[in-house]
Amino acid sequence: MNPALAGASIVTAAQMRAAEVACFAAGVSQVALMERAARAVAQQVARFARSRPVLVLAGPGNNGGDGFGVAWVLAEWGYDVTVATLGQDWNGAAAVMRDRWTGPTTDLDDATPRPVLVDGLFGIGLTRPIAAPVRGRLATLAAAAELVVAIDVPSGSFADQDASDGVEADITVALGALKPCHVVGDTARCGHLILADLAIAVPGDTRLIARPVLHPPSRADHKYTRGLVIVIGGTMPGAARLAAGAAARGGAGYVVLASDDARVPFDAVVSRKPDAIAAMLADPKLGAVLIGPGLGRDDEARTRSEEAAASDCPLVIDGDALALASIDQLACRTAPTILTPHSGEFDRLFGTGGGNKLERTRDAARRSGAIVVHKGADTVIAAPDGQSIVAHPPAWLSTAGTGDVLAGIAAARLAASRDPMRAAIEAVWLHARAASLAGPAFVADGLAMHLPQAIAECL
Ligand SMILES: NC(=O)C1=CN([C@@H]2O[C@H](COP(=O)(O)OP(=O)(O)OC[C@H]3O[C@@H](n4cnc5c(N)ncnc54)[C@H](O)[C@@H]3O)[C@@H](O)[C@H]2O)[C@@H](O)CC1
Ligand SMILES: Nc1ncnc2c1ncn2[C@@H]1O[C@H](COP(=O)(O)OP(=O)(O)O)[C@@H](O)[C@H]1O
Ligand SMILES: [K+]
Repeated sequence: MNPALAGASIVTAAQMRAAEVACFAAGVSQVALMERAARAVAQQVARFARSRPVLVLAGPGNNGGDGFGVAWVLAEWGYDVTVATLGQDWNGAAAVMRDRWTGPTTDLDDATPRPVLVDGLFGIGLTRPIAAPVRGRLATLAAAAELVVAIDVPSGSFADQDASDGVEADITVALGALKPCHVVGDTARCGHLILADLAIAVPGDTRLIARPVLHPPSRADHKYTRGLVIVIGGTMPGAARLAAGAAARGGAGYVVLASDDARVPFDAVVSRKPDAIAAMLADPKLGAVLIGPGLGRDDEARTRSEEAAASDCPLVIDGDALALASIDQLACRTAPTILTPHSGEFDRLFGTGGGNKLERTRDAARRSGAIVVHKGADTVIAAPDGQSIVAHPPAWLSTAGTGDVLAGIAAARLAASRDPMRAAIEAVWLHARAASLAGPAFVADGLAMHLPQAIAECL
């Protein structure tokens, strides 16, 4: 994802339309706004087109109006431009843009490929899948072009859904704000994503992740104020060890690994027998507990998991402990809770119900009362109050054990701040940054070594 988009707002089509209406009410005309959009897209096309001939596809709605506007601006700048349409009439601002365009115009069926294709067929107003013949023409023209620039969304993508369809663009210029289809699902079809700021005020409760701000320890700090983390292990001790090491390198003041296996990742992590978990959970100095990595699902695992869930300790629940948890039990907790499911664990706990990944994760957070980190290439972090954050970690993380590392970092950050949303965001950012710093083909064991550098970048 384009790093310039850090912190950018993500809105639904309805929210975008409401924001546009408010903008009109404040005195901006629809034509002025469309011209703003068209100029912003034309600028991006000009950046990459290098004077090559351009074919603009202009659909029946305002996305098509933007298309005519882009054609008009590019022609003014000396570009060789042709427009292809579906042959409709246009209304409102789109009709104004259509009338401004006096250059060559053809039917989509008759259009011949050109090196640069600007896709203004459909935007956030797509209501049904594009008919097969139009879709076929779009795909042919896109495949024959050297550069495909989509206006707002790649035509065929439904703005409010996980991206799964639509033309494959090299560049997508999102207008005013990002939409769900830019950030969740198969987002690669957007190509390089650019946000055109149209000076429209949009809601800010859903955003792309941005680098967090962390604070160095103060003179008054000691190991317990920095955060005591207990990692409860089980049948696969290596996973808990990975998590404990990550908690230590993720900034915890003190890490205890409660496992039958006495091996620790390094000497600073303290090993304890897990027979006294109840006493450990009652320790008032405790900052956060992590349960799940390598826990197993036997009776002993169930007992440990229930003890942790029943405690009033800040808790990170990962892996096997998610399989042993229930939504009702989670909803009863009053202490901060972070859940870190991958998509399989998520579906098992919360079901595969409808909506995009943002909506499903927000719904899960609401039902469980927990912060939910729904992992994957499009990681969504959601809070019960509806706030949500999207991150796109490096795909090199798709290797065993990296989830244990993330859970360990989350526990360390939770112990430090006791604020589970903040902790989850910090953990996801630090994890992704450590992966970038680790370079290609790392193994999970080496990932946490890069956390101090990632933390240094947040100070
Ligand atoms: N509202 C505004 O003033 C602004 C809107 N902007 C542009 O406007 C777009 C949204 O415009 P619209 O709401 O007009 O929607 P679109 O232009 O995305 O498309 C809606 C039109 O396509 C038709 N349609 C929907 N699905 C179809 C299908 N499968 N096959 C054939 N026809 C189909 C609809 O009946 C409607 O006529 C945004 O994506 C953006 O590009 C920008 O110009 C900024 C300003
Ligand atoms: N293709 C991918 N792109 C980016 N991140 C990924 C991808 N696949 C997995 N990840 C990340 O790697 C981690 C894997 O966690 P998980 O599936 O729990 O694995 P494990 O249990 O083996 O540690 C998660 O943080 C997830 O977001
Ligand atoms: K489009």
